[in-house]
Amino acid sequence: MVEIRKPIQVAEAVRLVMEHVTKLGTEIVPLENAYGRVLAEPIIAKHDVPPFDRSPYDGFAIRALDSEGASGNNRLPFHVIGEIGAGHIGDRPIGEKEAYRIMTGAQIPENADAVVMFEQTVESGNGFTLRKPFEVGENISFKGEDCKKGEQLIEAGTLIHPGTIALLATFGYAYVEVAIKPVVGILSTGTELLDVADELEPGKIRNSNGPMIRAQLDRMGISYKSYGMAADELDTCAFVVEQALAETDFLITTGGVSVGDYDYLPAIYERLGAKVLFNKVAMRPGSVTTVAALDGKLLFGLSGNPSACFTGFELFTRPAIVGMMGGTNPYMPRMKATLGEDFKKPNPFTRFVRASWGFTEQGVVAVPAGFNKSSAVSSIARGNCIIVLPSGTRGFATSDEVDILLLGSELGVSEWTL
Ligand SMILES: Nc1nc2c(c(=O)[nH]1)N[C@H]1C(S)=C(S)[C@@H](COP(=O)(O)OP(=O)(O)OC[C@H]3O[C@@H](n4cnc5c(N)ncnc54)[C@H](O)[C@@H]3O)O[C@H]1N2
Ligand code: MOO
Ligand SMILES: [Mg+2]
Repeated sequence: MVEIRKPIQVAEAVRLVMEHVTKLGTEIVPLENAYGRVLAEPIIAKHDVPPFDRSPYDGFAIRALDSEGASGNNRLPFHVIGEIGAGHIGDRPIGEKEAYRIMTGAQIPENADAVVMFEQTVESGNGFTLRKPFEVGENISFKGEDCKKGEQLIEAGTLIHPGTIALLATFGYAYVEVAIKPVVGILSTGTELLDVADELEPGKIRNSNGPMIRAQLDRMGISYKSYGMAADELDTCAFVVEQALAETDFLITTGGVSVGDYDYLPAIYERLGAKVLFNKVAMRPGSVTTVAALDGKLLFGLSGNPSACFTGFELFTRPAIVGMMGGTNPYMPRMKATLGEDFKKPNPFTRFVRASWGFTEQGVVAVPAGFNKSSAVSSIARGNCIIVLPSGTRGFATSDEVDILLLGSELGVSEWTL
């Protein structure tokens, strides 16, 4: 008798997965290898930024008080005592009616408290004149105006992106403490599967899930070990799953998780003694998505159907991997959008529709990306987001407001809110 599975809600499935995530610890890496990693330490300002008062313009550093009373009819003269390029400092304090030529980024000389842009002066010989008064502090970038020494600027658990790299470099973090990245095992199961380079044969199809998941991991900067394809035979699959589990931190299989005669993943989990967290989620596609845990490792049994496999990865696998690294923003960012065309199918389960979003006169509009069955491969190639249609609804019409989840964003959000 076929097992009747009890579906759980998507939010509950996300919660269960995240509850079973095990962190792998931290390591120190050189800054040049830190892009895409998750910070394991907060970034603390080791000094003020800027570290000294500096000029934001190319011009002249003056004492504001010497410009008092300047006007078009009363141009005030200044004597230039030297030049300060960025990286240099003035030799002496400026005195009354004196000025330094100063370049953008150069330290403000002693006694100067304002900067005049070249364009605001008329130069002649060793000096220039001004036609307006300047205030104390005008055109000065103050020490510490960007970051104050000791301030915590970025929290541990944040993904390091190019801007984060700039901040780390600013404070001299030549080495950074980051989370250890998991090595993920990938196995595609299915007797029908051919390799990408193979010619089609009767009854067979090419393996698209394996390459797709490799690319989903590449997009996250995560390394993997590919175990290729295994035919739907219990012993063969069990052997590879066991080997992969021993060699990796996390296993993704595709196919073989439903109730078919040759769907062997449930039997393999049982044989291994893995705890099945769930084997049915109230969603389409991907209702058969199964996740099990064994000795602190997660086994993701993604559906064989390409759209279901893709969606299962984005909804559950990706957050789990980010969570293993202590990442605090593991979920896809969400937006409101207007539905760009009718979607008439009723939704007994929450439906995740691959779609493309864009900005139009109506604001953000999301249009389903075409053939949207669980078995579809064409729409996953076209979409840039997933429309979320709640369960219990009878289809949606053009102009309805919907939630969309953004694909491909390296920066996620901290909460699953659907
Ligand atoms: N009696 C029932 N049958 C099915 C149910 C059910 O609840 N009761 N669920 C259906 C749903 S929903 C889905 S989704 C599929 C899931 O099946 P599996 O995850 O067990 O996957 P397979 O049976 O191995 O394959 C399904 C489908 O996907 C193709 N496939 C598999 N691997 C790949 C790959 N690497 N690249 C491309 N395509 C692949 C495979 O050929 C099948 O067409 O079960 C339903 N059945
Ligand atoms: O598990 Mo399936 O809901 O059609 O993708
Ligand atoms: Mg099956």
